[in-house]
Amino acid sequence: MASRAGGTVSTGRGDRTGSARRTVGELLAPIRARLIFGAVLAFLSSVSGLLPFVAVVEIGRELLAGNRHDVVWTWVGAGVAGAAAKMLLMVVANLVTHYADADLQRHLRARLARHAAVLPLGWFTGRGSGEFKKAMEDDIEDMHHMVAHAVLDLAGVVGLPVAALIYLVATDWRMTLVTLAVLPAASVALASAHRTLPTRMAELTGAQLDLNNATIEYVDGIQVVKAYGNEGRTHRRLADAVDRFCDSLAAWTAEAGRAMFSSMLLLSPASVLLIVAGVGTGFIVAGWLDPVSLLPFLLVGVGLPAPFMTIVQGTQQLRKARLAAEHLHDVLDEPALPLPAAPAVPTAYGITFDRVSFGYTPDEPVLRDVDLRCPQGAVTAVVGPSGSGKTTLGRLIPRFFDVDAGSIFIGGVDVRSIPQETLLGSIAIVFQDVVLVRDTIRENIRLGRPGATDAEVENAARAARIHETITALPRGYDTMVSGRAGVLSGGQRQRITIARAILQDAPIVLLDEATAYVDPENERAVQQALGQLARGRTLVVVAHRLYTIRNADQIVVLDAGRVVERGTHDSLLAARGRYHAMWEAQNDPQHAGISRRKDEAR
Ligand SMILES: Nc1ncnc2c1ncn2[C@@H]1O[C@H](COP(=O)(O)OP(=O)(O)OP(=O)(O)O)[C@@H](O)[C@H]1O
Repeated sequence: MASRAGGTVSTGRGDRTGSARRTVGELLAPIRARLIFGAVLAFLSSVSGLLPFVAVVEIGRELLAGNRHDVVWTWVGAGVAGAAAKMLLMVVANLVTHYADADLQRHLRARLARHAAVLPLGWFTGRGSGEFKKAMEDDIEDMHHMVAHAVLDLAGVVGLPVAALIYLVATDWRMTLVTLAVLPAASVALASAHRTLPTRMAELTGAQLDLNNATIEYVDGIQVVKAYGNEGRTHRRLADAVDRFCDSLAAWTAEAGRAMFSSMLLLSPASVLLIVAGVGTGFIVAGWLDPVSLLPFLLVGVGLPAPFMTIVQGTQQLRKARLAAEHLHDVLDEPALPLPAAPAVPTAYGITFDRVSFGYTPDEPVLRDVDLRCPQGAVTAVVGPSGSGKTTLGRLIPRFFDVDAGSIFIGGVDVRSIPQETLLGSIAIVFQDVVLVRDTIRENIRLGRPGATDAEVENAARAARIHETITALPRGYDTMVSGRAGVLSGGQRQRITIARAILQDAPIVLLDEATAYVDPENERAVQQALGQLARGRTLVVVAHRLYTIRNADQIVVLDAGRVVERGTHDSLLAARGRYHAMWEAQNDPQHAGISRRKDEAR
């Protein structure tokens, strides 16, 4: 099922059964010609590799027959030329496929990156990050193994046996059959594995995807996970994903190993030598074969069945590449955010929700029939119990996801009609979850407005109450920061993102209020910084602590995805409804230890 525009985070596995597009071939299209050229070179290299063996046999034949020495030297020359051609052709084949592979990787990564740029941002908030990491790294790695190695291996092992077979049949067809006698037995061993290995491989791929997602989730929540040790849910999920991956890997390895061991034993030159030497001696004693004619079977024949294993291993690589290609197609087929048919740019910045309904999955609505007006320049706070849909409501304004029903307007223009760059440029988003990019503090702030001068960056930092903290660092604004960890505290990091938003100077600010930074000093600084940011802008705050939004122009109470109350702090308290109950709950004696102390600190 390919997900509807931005609404779900599906893996798209439902429609895997394969339109022609979803093949390895489609992905390989840009390098197909070079791949075929490389395979032909590998084939020729492998055929050339037979020449030295044939030369040894023929030299032996000539010498035993006491023929002219110049014929012997011709065979010596042919043998040396064959060995040199084998090496040269294989080197060129490797160069061709490795250059093609580098181009393919660049092409696929660029294609994925281009696609990521048009995907709904919300896709990355679910399984998307793990899916994307698997496509960008693991799948491309699997394609690399196929393009750079498996294709050459396969073309190589096909070339030598075919040429050797022709040579051996021409020498003695009965001994050729004897030489190949191990193949049916090895095929039986491999066929049984062939039936179960694809299932094991699919299990392994699924387990790897789960592990990717769990690892990203774990790294994202490392601070919480560390605080709660093994009790953390994220840690358990990672541990379960690791266990499942190890179990799948062990099952796959055991199954593949059993089949490989028995067939490799049967196909090994030692087993074939035993059979060829034994039966061949019998043939000579019976007078069916002259002794010199046994030489090709001892020299060339014993190595003939072994490449069969390379073919099996190569086809496994191809199977892996096919699964990787399917997954790459899943990601590339994720629907892009629809572009506006008739783009329009708003000139005013009030926000209106008109009968908006939305669910991450079709059968579980998260927001139902939401009507809401956030007047321009005013502060609208959205409150409600956990899971009531507050964050989701905020995400719909910058089109992390598109609504299922109804519309959202900015200045009277449907957000779906506003070009994505204009829309995102009009909204400064300050998330609870502060992620800084790996760069200096200065560049992290400058992201708000590329091209801003250093003075403008510092003014924004002053307004966000973080300038003094930055200048107190040994490297000041040039301090490197990254991800979610580093020299800055959570509240300080959030003030960096507020400085970024101030610099962006967007008319709308979307704020998912932080709950994590509870030390009074940081909290007061964050609130002051937010006060600066809100000035003169349309502010939508997703709030968890009611005392922070008492002065909002409008408070909207959500419950189970519906707006159940709206008004000012005083009018909602007077109404003695849901907001009143929440306020009382947050200010009851058990809560007072935290809330009142904060109010006093203010
Ligand atoms: N990316 C997602 N994919 C699927 N379901 C999601 C996603 N994000 C949130 N949900 C679900 O949507 C519902 C509303 O979540 P949302 O985060 O909007 O609530 P909230 O009121 O902000 O909660 P909280 O106060 O706990 O942050 C929840 O049931 C949540 O599990």
